[in-house]
Amino acid sequence: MARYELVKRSVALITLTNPPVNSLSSAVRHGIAKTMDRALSDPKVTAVVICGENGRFCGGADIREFAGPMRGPPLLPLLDSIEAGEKPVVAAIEGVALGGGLELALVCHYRIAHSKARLGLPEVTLGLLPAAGGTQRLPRLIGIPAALELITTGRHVSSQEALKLGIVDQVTEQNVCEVAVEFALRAVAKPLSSRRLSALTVPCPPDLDALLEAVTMQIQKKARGMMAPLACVQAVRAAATMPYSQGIKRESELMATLFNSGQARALQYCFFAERTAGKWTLPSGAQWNDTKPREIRSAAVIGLGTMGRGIAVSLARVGISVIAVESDKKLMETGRQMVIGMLERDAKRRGVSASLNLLKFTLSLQDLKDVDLVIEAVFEDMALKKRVFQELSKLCRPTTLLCSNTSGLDVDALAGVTDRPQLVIGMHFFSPAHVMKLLEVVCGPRSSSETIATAMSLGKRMEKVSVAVGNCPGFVGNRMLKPYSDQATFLLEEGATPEQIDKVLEDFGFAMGVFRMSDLAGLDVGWRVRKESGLTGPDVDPKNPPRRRQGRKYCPIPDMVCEQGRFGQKTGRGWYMYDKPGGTNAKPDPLIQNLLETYRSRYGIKPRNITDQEIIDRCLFALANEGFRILEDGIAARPEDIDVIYQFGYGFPRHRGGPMFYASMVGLERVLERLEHYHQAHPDVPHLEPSPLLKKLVACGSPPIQKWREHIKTMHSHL
Ligand SMILES: CCCCCCCCCCCCC/C=C/C(=O)SCCNC(=O)CCNC(=O)[C@H](O)C(C)(C)COP(=O)(O)OP(=O)(O)OC[C@H]1O[C@@H](n2cnc3c(N)ncnc32)[C@H](O)[C@@H]1OP(=O)(O)O
Repeated sequence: MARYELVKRSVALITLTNPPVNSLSSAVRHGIAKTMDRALSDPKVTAVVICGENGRFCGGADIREFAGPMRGPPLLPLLDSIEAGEKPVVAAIEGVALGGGLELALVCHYRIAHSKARLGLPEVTLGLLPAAGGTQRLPRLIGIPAALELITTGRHVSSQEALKLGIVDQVTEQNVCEVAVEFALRAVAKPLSSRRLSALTVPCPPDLDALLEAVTMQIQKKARGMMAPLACVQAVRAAATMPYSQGIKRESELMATLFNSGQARALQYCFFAERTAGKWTLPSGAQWNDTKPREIRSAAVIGLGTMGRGIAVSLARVGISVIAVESDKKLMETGRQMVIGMLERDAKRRGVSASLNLLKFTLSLQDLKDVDLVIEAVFEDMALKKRVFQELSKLCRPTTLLCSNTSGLDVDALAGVTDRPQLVIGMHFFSPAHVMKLLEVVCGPRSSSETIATAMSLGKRMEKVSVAVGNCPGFVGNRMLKPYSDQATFLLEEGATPEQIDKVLEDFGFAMGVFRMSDLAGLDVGWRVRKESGLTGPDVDPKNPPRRRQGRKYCPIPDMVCEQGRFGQKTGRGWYMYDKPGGTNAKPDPLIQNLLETYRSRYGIKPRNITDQEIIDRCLFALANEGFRILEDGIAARPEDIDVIYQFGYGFPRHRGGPMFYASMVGLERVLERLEHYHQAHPDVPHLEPSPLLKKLVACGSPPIQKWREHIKTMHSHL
């Protein structure tokens, strides 16, 4: 796992060979130990160069090994011994030097990076800290403020920035190994003591306490509830205030606390879940790695509302030419200005030029006849969407892919009105579409594998995390949202307030509680859907009991809020009040309090004290319960896909893994027991009835989440 060669007769070239990222697995650590011994003991060798195979220096520790007992030579003493050696060691950094990979480079006496390399200590994103000396060596090399920023955020830096910061000694555009070998030969006679970072004193800023305090406060605000960034601050404090040997001890102690924490397990699960999510498989056997996507050079977006604008920006900024269509001149002009403004701001932020020449705006669908792909983003109305798809089917060339940005309507019904159902697919973006990372690729029963591959690959090109899901009302994300938000409104009836529920969910780690999120999204959207599905509005039989619909419990409070014209942030009033329409500063509104009190007294509901735990259990277990049903129904292929959707689309805290991982961490028995308890108390709420899959998993001894699939595989898949 580490190759040894003698080059230029006196330089030992050690190449890490563990594709794809040369992670520091036990075998690689073993290989490094063996080859370093050989280099240091061979009198012919005067210097050593360490590099990585296939253009990648090293992606860090092997994250998969963290799940089991640690075997092989421990990293920390291995790295210390490289630094202590009497022959100069040069790191030749190509591709990436991340985590343990950068820590390996930091114990080398010199570092040469290729101009395209990226360096960083991303352990914090895995719930850990750089515990192979990184928290102690980096501050000694680049100072406390810069090291603190890199270690607490996990940000990757370019080799140019690394050179400016002093992390690397030289950046080259040439073959980095050859440059490093020449460099090593020149370093042979030079003293090494000043190159051993552990022996340096830390350049300590005079206002250390104030700096650490400010960073801590920033973390508490941005990374609410996360342990690892705070532990990183403590480790860097140790570097500033203790000798190296004690600092290292502190680093190890902090790592030990993090290493076995639920947060680290959740974040490492997320790392792999995100990568697994792109790997779709159909019951036919077609899958991600054997289906070639079509190349998309041109696309059209129909509708320049909030979603359409974001989609147009997402396409144009990755070099796809876009024709944007509106039905009315005024709307088209507004859309044009917004899209151009968004693209310009985005380009400025990225330091590139805005690709405005790729945009064309039109009022005529006729202009779309030659595009490779169309994304429809008109109003969420099935009849309207069907008309658009019928028209597209007539106008576009027969090979054009037709995609809908519907957030929950039947993609197969849209396919059915076209002449090419195999080329129809859902591409469900999240608002704002140029910012949000999630894309649900909704596969209809007739979508071809090439169509799926193309939509997934287009998502990747637009830098989205794309997840293939099956076709059912609401797909995965919005289908699960219903039981979650229903529980929240039932809790309002029983005595809770919107601000109490939101606070509990935000303390849990959600970016926004359910009511603040609804205010942001617009309450009228759900109201219209409820009216269309006969749950509220003039069509409901007046003899219908007010708190029951379609044979189950129904809470009319959200309708009552909408009837008052309170549609959320955009109207300045919703579950909260805002300074003005479009305002974002949510304040509790006494009118909502009144509405709740009047409602409860009208229906004789005696408000009770509701604990934080009940709020968490009812909202989150109802959410996960629907997730189990989605798995049973074959709408999502695996629990990881659901968790990725919830993290990237709904602000589920990453350090909790996602609703399905959270359920597995709480314990499936407990989830089942609580759902049974709440379902008994509310038998008219079917979402609280434990799903058969949950019961089956508990009956099988609650296997780990990675094994759930084995218990679902016989069921029918919609993918
Ligand atoms: C009482 C208890 C005491 C406990 C004490 C414990 C002591 C332990 C001490 C150990 C100290 C170690 C300190 C060091 C820690 C670390 O180094 S943690 C790892 C830090 N590194 C990272 O976070 C980098 C992660 N990887 C990436 O960001 C990207 O993969 C990449 C390198 C930038 C490449 O990106 P890309 O080209 O897009 O490819 P991907 O699809 O992401 O990855 C390709 C496949 O490689 C797998 N992979 C990537 N990195 C790793 C890794 N570090 N370990 C294992 N596997 C990795 C990835 O999953 C992909 O796999 P497949 O999907 O199967 O193809």
